[in-house]
Amino acid sequence: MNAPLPYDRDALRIAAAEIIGNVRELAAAGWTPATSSNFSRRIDDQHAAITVSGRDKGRLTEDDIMVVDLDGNPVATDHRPSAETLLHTQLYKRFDDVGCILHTHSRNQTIASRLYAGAGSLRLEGYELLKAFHGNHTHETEIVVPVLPNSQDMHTLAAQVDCLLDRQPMWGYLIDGHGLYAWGRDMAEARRHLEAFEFLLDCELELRKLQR
Ligand SMILES: CSCCC(=O)C(=O)COP(=O)(O)O
Ligand SMILES: [Zn+2]
Repeated sequence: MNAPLPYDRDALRIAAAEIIGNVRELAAAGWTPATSSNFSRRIDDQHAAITVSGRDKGRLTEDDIMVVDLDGNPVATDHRPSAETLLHTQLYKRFDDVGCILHTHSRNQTIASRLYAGAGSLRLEGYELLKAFHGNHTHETEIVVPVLPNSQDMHTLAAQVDCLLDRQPMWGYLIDGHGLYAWGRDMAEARRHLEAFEFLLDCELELRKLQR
């Protein structure tokens, strides 16, 4: 007989369905080119469902979603989790109320990360859409989006993210030449934050062009 799973199988099924449906739409928008991007959903206080590394994110099936513990170790599977798993699990470990993390590689996210890498951050202010971020109730506010140097060493990146989180509350960050991480308390909130970042980055890039 198989050993009992340390997580609830139905919780995994529900999380996988949510990831598959939402990511299909993000991929159709062109935000996950060439197998890039990764996605996860907390399933309990010790486990998250996450995309298997290297899969085509526009055609995900249940076999492309696996379980990791909050140290990023695969649980009851031979699959290899996303190469960037540590950037997901560090948030689940640190914040009990983070329930979903979405990482995409859209053109706007990638171009903005290149343009603002030198400054180390990008300031978004005066936009009505800032109210899309949890806790914001007015356009008369600002959000600073940090831009981290890219690295293939996830421990290095995770340590930099931890330093930022010690200093400021945030719902996302850019990685230079790479893409955007955004998160929320559930899928709907993470997706709202991701779409708000994408829209606001698009506005900032367009304004730069018009002001040249
Ligand atoms: C071909 S994209 C390079 C890796 C990456 O940045 C990414 O988001 C996807 O990696 P994963 O291991 O999660 O498939
Ligand atoms: Zn990536």
